[in-house]
Amino acid sequence: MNGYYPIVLQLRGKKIVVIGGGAVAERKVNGLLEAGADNVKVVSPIVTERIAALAEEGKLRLELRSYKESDACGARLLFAATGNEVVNAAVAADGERYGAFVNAADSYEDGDFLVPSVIRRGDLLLSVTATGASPSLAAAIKKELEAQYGEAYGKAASRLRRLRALIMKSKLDRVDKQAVLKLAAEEAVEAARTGVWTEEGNGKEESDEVWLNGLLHRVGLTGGVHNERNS
Ligand SMILES: C[C@@]1(CC(=O)O)c2cc3[nH]c(cc4nc(cc5[nH]c(cc(n2)[C@H]1CCC(=O)O)[C@@](C)(CC(=O)O)[C@@H]5CCC(=O)O)C(CC(=O)O)=C4CCC(=O)O)c(CCC(=O)O)c3CC(=O)O
Ligand SMILES: NC(=O)C1=CN([C@@H]2O[C@H](COP(=O)(O)OP(=O)(O)OC[C@H]3O[C@@H](n4cnc5c(N)ncnc54)[C@H](O)[C@@H]3O)[C@@H](O)[C@H]2O)C=CC1
Repeated sequence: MNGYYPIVLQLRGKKIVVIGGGAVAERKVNGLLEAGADNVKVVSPIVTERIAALAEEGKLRLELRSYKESDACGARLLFAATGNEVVNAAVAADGERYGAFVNAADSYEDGDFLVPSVIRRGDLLLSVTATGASPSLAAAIKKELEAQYGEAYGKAASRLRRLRALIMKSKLDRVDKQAVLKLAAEEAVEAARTGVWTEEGNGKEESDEVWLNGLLHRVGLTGGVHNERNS
């Protein structure tokens, strides 16, 4: 066991500080903003054009100067991504003292967390990591997954979210809800895999209510969800 444990963090409202402004810091910043992080600060005397542009657009706060200890204070996530290993080690040590989770971009051993390769398909989030053994392996596997899991899977996730809300507020008992939800997910995966929910595969897509009624029949619950509720 190497100690790594995957979790999915909610970043909205959380203070995130990135130290360094080069290509690596930029990749971390892009990933943070894609996730919806809304309290990101970058500290670095020199930054890439993209980081400068994001600051202009108000997507992050930028301080064009060298790191100082107080930057670590209050950060929930702290990224040590400078090109200077002494500075990165100081950032990591300060972060630990202030209770931040630290990402050490120049070491697969020093930090509290590492950043995986990520694919987003709507609400579906796939991530791959080789836990520091090989970032390039993570990126290569991500490419395979990108080809396998296209946009239709994002559609599957959003349809399932709506359907699940309908099922959750129905009067079905827990066991029946689970049976319907499980079948719905299987059908959604099949639809995404065969492409019937893409633009080209049009026509097969019923309303959520019609899909739900079909599912109830297919799991052997006839009468539909409204009858259940009224019974
Ligand atoms: C431990 C970790 C810490 C962290 O940064 O979180 C870390 C550490 C280091 N990376 C290094 C090198 C490279 N990293 C990349 C790319 C990525 N690196 C990412 C994550 C991680 N990198 C974490 C482990 C994740 C895992 O293993 O699964 C990705 C997945 C996510 C992201 O950064 O957003 C992103 C791909 C995103 C994508 O394409 O999807 C490339 C390729 C490229 O740049 O194209 C290279 C060059 C080729 C190579 O080395 O393989 C070096 C040596 C630096 C030096 O030479 O000095 C270190 C330091 C060390 O290993 O000690
Ligand atoms: N984790 C990863 O995915 C990868 C990590 N690396 C590591 O990340 C480091 C950074 O790589 P790049 O972004 O390509 O380097 P870079 O040289 O393009 O950028 C370094 C940045 O650090 C900033 N900086 C330097 N001293 C600073 C200080 N005292 N305070 C704040 N900012 C400071 C500079 O202004 C610059 O913006 C490399 O040294 C390498 O070890 C490299 C490749 C991939």
